Amino acid sequence: MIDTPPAVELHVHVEGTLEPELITELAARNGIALPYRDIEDLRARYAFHDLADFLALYYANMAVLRTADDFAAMTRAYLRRAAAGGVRHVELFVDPQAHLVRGVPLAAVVDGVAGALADDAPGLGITTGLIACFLRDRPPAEAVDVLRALLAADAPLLGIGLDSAEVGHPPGGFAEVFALAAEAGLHRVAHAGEEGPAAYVTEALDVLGVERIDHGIRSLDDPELVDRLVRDAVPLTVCPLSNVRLRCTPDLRDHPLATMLHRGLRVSVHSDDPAYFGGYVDDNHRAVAAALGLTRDDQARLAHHAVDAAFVSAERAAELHAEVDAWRG
Ligand SMILES: Nc1ncnc2[nH]cnc12
Ligand SMILES: [Zn+2]
Repeated sequence: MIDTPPAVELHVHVEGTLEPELITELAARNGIALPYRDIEDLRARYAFHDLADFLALYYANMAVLRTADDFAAMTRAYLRRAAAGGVRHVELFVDPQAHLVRGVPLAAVVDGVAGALADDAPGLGITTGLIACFLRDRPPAEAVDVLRALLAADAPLLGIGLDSAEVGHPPGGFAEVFALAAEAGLHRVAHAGEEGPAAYVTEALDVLGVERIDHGIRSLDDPELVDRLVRDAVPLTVCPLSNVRLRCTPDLRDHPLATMLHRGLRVSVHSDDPAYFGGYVDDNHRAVAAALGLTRDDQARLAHHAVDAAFVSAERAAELHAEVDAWRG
C-alpha cells in the first residue's frame, strides 16, 4: 500500500501537468522553436516570484499544444502519473481561452482532453470530470461567449471554474457566466484567496454561488468568513507545494493547512500545476504530512474531505470513502 491516501484530485490544471519532456517532444512534432537551450535550461526557469511570474511561463509553454492529439497526449500522460500516485477520481481543469486566443479551435481542446479522459481513465480505474475554467484577467463577456460555444458543442462538462491572475480581478465581474452555468446545470467553483484577499472568497460565494473554493488560504484573515465556511462546510481545495512555489506561504512548515484542518474547515490537498511546482497530489500529501507532522488520521480526514467535496454520485462517494478507511487501517 502506498504511503499516502487514495486521492480525489479536485484542483489540477491539465496544462499544469505538461512536463518539460513532453513540451520538448510536442515542440519537435509541431515544428515549434522553443526559447530554451534544452530541458535543463527550461527547468532552470521554474523558480517563481509570484503567481504572475508563473502564469507567464505556464501560458508561454502552451504554444506547443496545437492539435487534439497534443491535448490527448498531455491528458494521457497525466492520467498515467495520477494512477501511479493513487488517484481514484479527478475533476480536471482546462483553460479553453488560453488556447482560443492562440488560434487553436475549441474542438481540438475539448476533443483532445475529453477524448483521452473517456478512453484512458476507465482502464486505470479512475473516474473523471472536466471543468472549464475562465480567465479572470480577460473580459467577462468573452467568458460568456466561450461558455455558450462549449454548450452549443455539447462539450462533456462537469462544471466551470475561474482562474488566472487574481489580484485586481475580483470574482463579481463574472456573475453572468456563472449564472449561465447554473442554468445549464453545471457545477461551479472558483479560485479565490490564493494571492487575493479574503473578501474575494466571500464575493465568490455570494455573487457567483460557487460550491467550492480553490485555494482559499487567505480566508484565515477574516474570522467571520472562517465561521461561515465551517458552518456551511464549504470545501477549500488547498495546494501546499503551489503555495510555497508561488510564495503565498514562506515555507511548508508555516503552511496554514494544519490550522485550517484543526479549525474545522473542509480542506483537502491537491496539486494545482504539478509539472511546475514539484509534485503531484501524492507528493503534496507526503510533503505536508512531514512538514506539519500530520498523523495518519489527519491525512485520512483530508482525503475524506476531498471525497465529500467531489461532484460524484452517492454510490461513488461511498466507494471512495471506503478506500480511504481501508488505507487508514
Ligand atoms: N495557481 C493558479 N492560480 C490561478 N490560476 C492558475 N492557473 C493555473 N494555475 C493557477
Ligand atoms: Zn489552480
